[in-house]
Order: sequence, then structure tokens, then C-alpha cells
Amino acid sequence: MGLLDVRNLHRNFYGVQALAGVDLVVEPGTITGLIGPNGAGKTTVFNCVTGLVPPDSGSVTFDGRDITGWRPERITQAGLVRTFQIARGFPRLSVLENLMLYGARQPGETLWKALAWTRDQAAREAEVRERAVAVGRRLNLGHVLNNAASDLSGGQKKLLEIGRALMTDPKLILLDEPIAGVNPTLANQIADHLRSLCDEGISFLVIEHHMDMIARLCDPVIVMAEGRHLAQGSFAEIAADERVQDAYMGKRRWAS
Ligand SMILES: Nc1ncnc2c1ncn2[C@@H]1O[C@H](COP(=O)(O)OP(=O)(O)OP(=O)(O)O)[C@@H](O)[C@H]1O
Repeated sequence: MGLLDVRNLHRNFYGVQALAGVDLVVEPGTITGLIGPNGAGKTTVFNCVTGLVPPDSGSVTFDGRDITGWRPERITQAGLVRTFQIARGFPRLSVLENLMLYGARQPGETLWKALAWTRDQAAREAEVRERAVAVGRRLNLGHVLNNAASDLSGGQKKLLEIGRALMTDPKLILLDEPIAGVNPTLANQIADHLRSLCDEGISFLVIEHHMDMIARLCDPVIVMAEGRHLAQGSFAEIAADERVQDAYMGKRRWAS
């Protein structure tokens, strides 16, 4: 059994079958790619796995536990967290505050409780701040920690998304288009960060339309089409697979 094990996942939206029985496995220690033409169901897999959208049927097992139907916060606490294609968080708060908010949240705590100041929390706040500074520096955001999140460049916003995920102390991060709209230099830096985080024991499942990035970063690569798992292998293997080429024909071309 892998770190993440998705079995026979189904999800319908008003008659549109977004997921038609997806099976996929993410092995620990990998940066696994998840690709497929527009509408293949990739984001819906992320939403069902992380508890944002309940699946109609099927199961999601993470780190040996059946997490199907769990609430997102509980899934995050179990060590599985996601980023969003459009950066979330609090644009008017500083980068440091955005990071701290994620580190401050503890099991059973609401956001407002986490923010409420009590003497007992002083020590913990200092600890979370220290951790947030370390995560920020680690991601080359050290010089912008006090800037508003809204002032960051597109690539820095992507790094902040990754940083917020790291603050939850995850085992697996699901990344939704981590380099979309990012300039090539910063995209390479993001890729380097992901590789070194993976070396330190964090696994990744990555949706990305930039095939050069998938080719360099991901092994294995899982291909979805029409709500199902279509193929899996190294990038070279899936690129040579006729079923994969057919799935992309007339839909989305390989982007670079
Ligand atoms: N909340 C929703 N309501 C209605 N239909 C939805 C919803 N979410 C997804 N769908 C539909 O489910 C199908 C799969 O969408 P999904 O976004 O998962 O695909 P995707 O592979 O992530 O596509 P893309 O690469 O374009 O982001 C599409 O037909 C989409 O329109």
C-alpha cells in the first residue's frame, strides 16, 4: 500500500461524471505527477482526497488510515495538505503572519481561538513565529517576511502557498499547478525546493500543465482522462504511449 491510495473514486456533478472510478497510488518519497487534458478530473481528485468535496463512492487511504469523508482540517492534521492554483491565504496580512496562521492551528481549534491571546499561548506563539521565519527563509522569502502577501510576485505567492503547507508539518503535499504563470527562473527555483523537500521525506502529488517541468521533476507520472486513470510510468514512457497522445489530441496540447 502506498502513502496515498485512492480506490474506485466516483464523483458526479449534476450529471457530469467528473470521476468515473479513479484508482491511483502515491508512493512515499516520490514527486508523482498528475496530468491529463482539461476536464480529466485532476482537480476533483484533489478536492475529494483533501475533503473539500465528498466522493459519491470509493475510498481514500492515507498513511494506513481510511480518511474517506474526513473534514479537511482533520486530513491536514493527519499530514496531508494541498495548495491551490490561485493562491489563498490573507492578502493584507504579512507573509510571516500568513505562515504563522497555518502553524498556529491545532487540532480542534478554530481560527479565532488560535488568534486569541492567552498567557499560555505566548510561548507557543514564539515557537510558531520561529518556525514561520525558518520556513520563509528556507523558501527564499526571508527578505519579504514583513511585506503584505498581496505585494508578492506571482512566483513568490506560489512559494508562500508551499510555505503555508509546510507549516502544517505534512507527509504529503498536493500541489495544484505550482509553476503556472511563474517566470522560468523562479519556476526552476520552485522545482529545486520541491526536490530538496522530497529528499527530506516529504512526498508530492503535482498537477502541472507545463510538461517540461513534469518531465524534469516527476517520477512516476500518472495520466488521467475522462475521470479515470489512463496510464502511468516515467515521463518518457507516458509520452510514448499512444493512448496518452490520443487523450490529448484535440484537447490540450503539450505545453512547455
Ligand atoms: N463544482 C463543480 N460543479 C460542476 N462541475 C464540476 C465541478 N467541479 C468539476 N466539475 C466538472 O468535472 C469535470 C472535471 O473537472 P476538473 O476540474 O476536476 O478537471 P481537471 O482535470 O482538473 O481540468 P483542468 O486541467 O482544466 O483544471 C469537468 O467537466 C468540470 O466541469
